[in-house]
Amino acid sequence: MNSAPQTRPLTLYEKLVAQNTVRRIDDETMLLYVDFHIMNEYTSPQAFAGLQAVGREVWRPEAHLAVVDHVNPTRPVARVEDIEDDGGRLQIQTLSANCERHGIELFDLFDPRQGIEHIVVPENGMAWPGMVIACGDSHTTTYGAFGALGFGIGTSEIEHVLATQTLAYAVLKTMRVTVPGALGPGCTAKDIVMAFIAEVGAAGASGYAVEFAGEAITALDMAGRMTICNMAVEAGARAALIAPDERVFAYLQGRDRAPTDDAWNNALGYWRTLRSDDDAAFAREVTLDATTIAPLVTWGTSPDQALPISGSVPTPQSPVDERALAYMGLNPGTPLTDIAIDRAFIGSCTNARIEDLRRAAIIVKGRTVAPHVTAIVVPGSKQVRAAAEAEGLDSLFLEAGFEWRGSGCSMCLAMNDDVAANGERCASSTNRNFEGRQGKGARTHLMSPEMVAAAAVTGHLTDARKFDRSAP
Ligand SMILES: CC(C)[C@H](C(=O)O)[C@@H](O)C(=O)O
Ligand code: SF4
Repeated sequence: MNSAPQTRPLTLYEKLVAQNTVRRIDDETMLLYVDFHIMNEYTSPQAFAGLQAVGREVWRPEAHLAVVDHVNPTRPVARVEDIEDDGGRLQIQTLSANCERHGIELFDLFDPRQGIEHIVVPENGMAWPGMVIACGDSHTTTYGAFGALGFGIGTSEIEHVLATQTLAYAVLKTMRVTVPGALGPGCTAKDIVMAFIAEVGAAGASGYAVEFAGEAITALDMAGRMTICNMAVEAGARAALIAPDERVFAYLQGRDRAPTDDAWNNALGYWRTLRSDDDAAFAREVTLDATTIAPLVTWGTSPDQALPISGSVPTPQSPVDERALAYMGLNPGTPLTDIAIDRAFIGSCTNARIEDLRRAAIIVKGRTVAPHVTAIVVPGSKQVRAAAEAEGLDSLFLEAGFEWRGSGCSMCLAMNDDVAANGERCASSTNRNFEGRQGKGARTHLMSPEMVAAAAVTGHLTDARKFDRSAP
């Protein structure tokens, strides 16, 4: 028997790439096998049209899932035909026709499993450690919370995956972000990832696969880990990973599409090997002390323009800052807690899981939304919505004056009719605060769901840590 070849210690990312490489194209590019591919109604139509044009079939229909999430209304409609927006209605109808033609599973608008793709896939046990998961959506990094290599792809790549189940993949450099210590009370996974983005900048992790490690990361539940891997893309990371541990396995066990019986036991054996070797070298190392992380809010139009809530609107350091402040209608020196809001939005694939709603509900309980604020909760999926209703969270939010909506991306990117008006200011549990993201001229402040809840009930940006969480 030959002895195993001597290999250098590998990072988790390097292992995942190596295990899924079909063929090496050149030093930097691999032909990568895609275990699972997710599609939405917004980025898939052209890819299907491309296939159609050359008469190609989908090679492995069972390795794809399609979900309606980006453009659907969050107010009830009886039939797709009743959706008023012509573009959105057509995209939803086109997705369902394409899925039917190619035998691809679809969670359509009326399916009880419908919701934002990155919420639906984990909750149905479809993301497993070690998988390569691609989707025409940048927040596919979410699956790193399971030790899966998830990344966003473009339209021509979607077509390539549909036809061949593979992709030409440019290998990334590796970065490790270690977060030692414990988060303070009222600080969350959202604050860790926002602190990371503020530290390295909105392009600071471009070209990197980022592995999050350390005490504060392993202490997080799966929802928190998903928040971190999801939003890491806002630092430019094209992949985010957390080594899978017992918490991941416990989350998966018994879920609809998770392996069972012998397959489960075999999978566990493999999954336990998925971690960076002790001496593995990362191209860049970053350390963030969890004990120093406070609740953050953004003041500008890029996710890295963020400060602890105790801070003030900064003095601009560049024309970019000046433009951001002008767009946001803010003056340097204003305490962040003096900034009044018009809207509050709890939703998105970053922060609309049941755990997020529970945390926001603790702040909202027994309080009322400030009279000048329009506040909505958009649960990440129909299953999240049902779970929240079973716990009575819907009545709690409704009694406080929030609207309780159906699931989808909604005001995260305002492609449906949930749009903030020109000049309106929104406290938002989402991930992008770009100009116009929540509506033309709308001003977005990113923060955790409990910080949004605190802003909704006080009417201005507020430190949620100041709330007595036991009784209002
Ligand atoms: C529409 C889609 C391409 C986009 C993405 O890739 O992330 C969207 O989900 C977003 O959050 O901006
Ligand atoms: S919720 Fe927002 S970030 Fe997530 S997929 Fe939808 S639009 Fe993109």
